[in-house]
Amino acid sequence: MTLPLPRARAEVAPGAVHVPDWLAPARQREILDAAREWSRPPAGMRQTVLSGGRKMSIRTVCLGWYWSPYRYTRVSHDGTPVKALPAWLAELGRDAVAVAYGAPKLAAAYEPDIAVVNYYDHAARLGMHQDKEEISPAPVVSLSIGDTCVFRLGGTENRNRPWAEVLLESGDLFVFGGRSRLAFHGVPRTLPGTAPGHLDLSGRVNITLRMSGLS
Ligand SMILES: O=C(O)CCC(=O)C(=O)O
Ligand SMILES: [Fe+2]
Repeated sequence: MTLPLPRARAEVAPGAVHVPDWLAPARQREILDAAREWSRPPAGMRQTVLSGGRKMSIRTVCLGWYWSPYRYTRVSHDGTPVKALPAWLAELGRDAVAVAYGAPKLAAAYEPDIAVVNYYDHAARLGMHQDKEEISPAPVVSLSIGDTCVFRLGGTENRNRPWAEVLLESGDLFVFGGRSRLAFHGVPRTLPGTAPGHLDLSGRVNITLRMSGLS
């Protein structure tokens, strides 16, 4: 019998930290249940249409502020107000920053007011991009639930090589801030069927928490 090798915490690039298995299975289920609620209309999940007319393959629901290419608004795609970001999720974001950076002051000041919840079916992918519609330089906190994915983290100049690739599994935390805050990143593929059975989920859910700096 071969046992899986323990996956270690790693700073993939300056300011970009991967913390494997951060969310306990019960916590993953709670977050997934919440995501299923958020995805319902009004202001529910949609496939974003990019400026060129192409539809993104991921499905997205936003909390706090609604993202559409390439700005944030308070109104969702169906004209209804974007759902509120619950206090427990912001608290989880503070815990995440504390764990990733070991910087209590930075963590205490972290008040995410945006959650972008993405759903990846087996064919979905996300091209290389920067998260740059936020004015605040505060880190982005990423939580993964369900199928494992290949997460690609490149440089800040362009979407090309060199890049690092990390497997994000269910329960993993990834935080990118500091010198990696504006790094290009994307998800070239997921690994279908790898979600833990207890989740009863086909596909992958990712939640990014962000501080907008908007008012
Ligand atoms: O799904 C992921 O791991 C990344 C999501 C992402 O980059 C985004 O929502 O902007
Ligand atoms: Fe992103």
